[in-house]
Amino acid sequence: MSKPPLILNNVSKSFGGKQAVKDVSFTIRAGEVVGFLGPNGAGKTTTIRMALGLIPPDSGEVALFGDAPGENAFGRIGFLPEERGLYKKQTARESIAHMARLNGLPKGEAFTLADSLLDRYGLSEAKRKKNKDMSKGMAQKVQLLSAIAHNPEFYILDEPFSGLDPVNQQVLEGIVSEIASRGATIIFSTHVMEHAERLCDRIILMGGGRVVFDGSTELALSKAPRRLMIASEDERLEAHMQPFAKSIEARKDGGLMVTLEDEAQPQKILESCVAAKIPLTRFEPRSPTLHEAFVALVGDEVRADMQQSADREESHAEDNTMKAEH
Ligand SMILES: Nc1ncnc2c1ncn2[C@@H]1O[C@H](COP(=O)(O)OP(=O)(O)OP(=O)(O)O)[C@@H](O)[C@H]1O
Repeated sequence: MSKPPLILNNVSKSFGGKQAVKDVSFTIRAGEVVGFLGPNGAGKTTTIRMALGLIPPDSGEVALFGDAPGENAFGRIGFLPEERGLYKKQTARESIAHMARLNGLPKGEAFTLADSLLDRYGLSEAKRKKNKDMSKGMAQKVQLLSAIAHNPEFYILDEPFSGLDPVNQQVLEGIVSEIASRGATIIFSTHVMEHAERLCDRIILMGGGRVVFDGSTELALSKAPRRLMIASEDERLEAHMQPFAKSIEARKDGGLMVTLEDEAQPQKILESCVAAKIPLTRFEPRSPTLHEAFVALVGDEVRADMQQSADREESHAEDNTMKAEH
């Protein structure tokens, strides 16, 4: 059996005493489409750079197609870096052909390939346009096509959708899902949950340098708090909801947004309101979103980190007190 495209094993990295990536482990298997999510500064780009061997980890191991990252794997990988950059004076077709030639294609074939990719993705008019004269969206598409021109097996895309308007985001999503439908392996980082929801089999969520979730979208959704929007003119409603609620937020429109206790069932709440003769004007169980799931998961991680540093400071303070007493 062939080796998985990527294995990270307990990988960590610090910059000037600040730990950017803490003990990260995951395996990307062939054919998977993985969303690599997390807020700003969570450690996604640093992890991607270590995966590609662009920076070495302080500890832990990386295996790209079974080997330490190196030139052997490069023809098999299509990489879109977070920093965008095309040679300003090159045209779109020259940029794509240039990358295809670096990956071993003869000149004539590289230009034919560049033209066909630009035609296929609606960029025919950009063929002879210099990169410096292109819109941001157009340049980003050209850069993605440069990264994928050599038809690699494994795509590592760092924030492919960032900075694009919704129309161009959709075009780029189309390109990614087309690559996925060919059976390629893809990992892409993003802040935007909707892209991941539409494209991914699996989600890896980073928070504070650690993996805080790794699993299917459905599993992630099950981590989100369940909410119920409920309203009544009867003032007893809020007190009546207390036993079912983790928290209750009074809304400007007079309704209550109730975050439900884990075992609370909307059907039972409805029955209990009827039994208590509280007439309801609204009763809307809310489907959890990935965004809510991730706020909850990342929030837990941030809270755990804060607690750990508070504990460290406390034990430090205790040590100092003990030293002072002796
Ligand atoms: N070369 C570097 N020197 C110093 N600190 C760095 C360097 N690269 C990253 N960091 C720090 O490491 C942490 C993780 O950054 P990283 O770019 O990996 O996060 P990210 O999840 O990709 O964030 P974003 O979504 O904003 O790109 C941040 O605190 C960042 O400031």
